[in-house]
Amino acid sequence: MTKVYYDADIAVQPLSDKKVAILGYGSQGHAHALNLRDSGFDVVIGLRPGASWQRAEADGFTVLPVGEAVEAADVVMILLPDERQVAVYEQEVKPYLNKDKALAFAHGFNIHFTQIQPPADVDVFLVAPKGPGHLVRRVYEAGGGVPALVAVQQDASGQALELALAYGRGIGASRAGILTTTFKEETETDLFGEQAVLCGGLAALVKAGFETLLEAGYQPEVAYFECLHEMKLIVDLIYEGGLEYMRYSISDTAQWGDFTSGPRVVTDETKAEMKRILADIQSGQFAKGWILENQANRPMFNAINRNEQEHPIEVVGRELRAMMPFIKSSRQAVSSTKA
Ligand SMILES: NC(=O)C1=CN([C@@H]2O[C@H](COP(=O)(O)OP(=O)(O)OC[C@H]3O[C@@H](n4cnc5c(N)ncnc54)[C@H](OP(=O)(O)O)[C@@H]3O)[C@@H](O)[C@H]2O)C=CC1
Ligand SMILES: CC[C@](O)(C(C)=O)C(=O)O
Ligand SMILES: [Mg+2]
Ligand SMILES: [Mg+2]
Repeated sequence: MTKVYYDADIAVQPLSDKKVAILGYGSQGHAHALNLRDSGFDVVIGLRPGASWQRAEADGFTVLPVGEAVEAADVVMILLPDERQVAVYEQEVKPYLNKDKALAFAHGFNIHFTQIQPPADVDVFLVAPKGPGHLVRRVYEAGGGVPALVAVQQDASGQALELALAYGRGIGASRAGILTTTFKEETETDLFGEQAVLCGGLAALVKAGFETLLEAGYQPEVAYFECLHEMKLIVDLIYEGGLEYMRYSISDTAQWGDFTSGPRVVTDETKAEMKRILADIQSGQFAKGWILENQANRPMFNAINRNEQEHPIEVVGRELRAMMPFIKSSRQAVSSTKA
């Protein structure tokens, strides 16, 4: 089995006398900043004026324009949206980098696809939590951690891995476990996971099930509870004890349907498509499309997003969730870039 690093395996010292600039205060940014501070590290936030700036100040941080934060820090963690990182890096990060600084990422996209090419004398590493930022914070506050991958692209100091591990410990990741990887592996697997399984695959599955029930004349509220609401309750069991524990908890009737109908939904054809999606990621085809889409001001992204928000599952979902105030949403903490 590959080495998994836990708290006891990691020294905090490589980071303890350093200042960390967190660029961005969105999903990952607020979680890294708050967790690092609560773990005893020195954090400054780099931003442009706006909603995140106000939020970070309200949380008690010193907030500076990006260039000033980079200048003041030893470790610069870039937690801006992937598609905005290149412009900010060129204008506000690169001019202030020197050999005593380290540059860090939570996802390898811009390094792996060579959009950002840092000078050779800075450390470059990633600490990529395997979970959404709001959970990185919530789980840390509850005493746990979201696991993470770390990788080193450039080890100018000879200490880059130790620094990355100390950072991972600071955000709580080594409470759950940290694995080492490469920028290539993190980037390709993260993109594949979110597209084929966690986000793209899941959303398409939920909508297809909901639409099938609606088109057969069933009530939208019943279809919503069955295909979306209950998803979390089932996934919680899988998270806690794997497929085995989920199957232990559900009825034998459901388990028989799981065994016999699941492979009719996700077929050999689906797996062949997954392989094509992975090939597009590996070849850079997906990255090129996403970069060009942003250069064109996101015409397809915005059109699809508008249509998705009007889907009947979203309309009925909003009404039903309004009747369940115990479902806490951390949406107010989401970046204005996603509002
Ligand atoms: N979302 C997640 O859970 C995960 C994300 N990642 C990676 O983490 C990184 C950050 O993603 P995420 O947390 O989703 O990002 P968000 O969109 O949630 O947050 C982006 C932040 O960047 C700020 N920002 C945007 N543009 C600029 C700019 N030009 N100058 C200064 N600040 C700016 C925003 O502030 P403002 O309010 O001013 O817009 C906001 O605070 C990405 O590399 C992503 O791949 C990795 C693992 C999981
Ligand atoms: C699953 C989506 C993700 O990769 C994540 C939360 O880990 C992302 O880029 O947001
Ligand atoms: Mg991810
Ligand atoms: Mg991702």
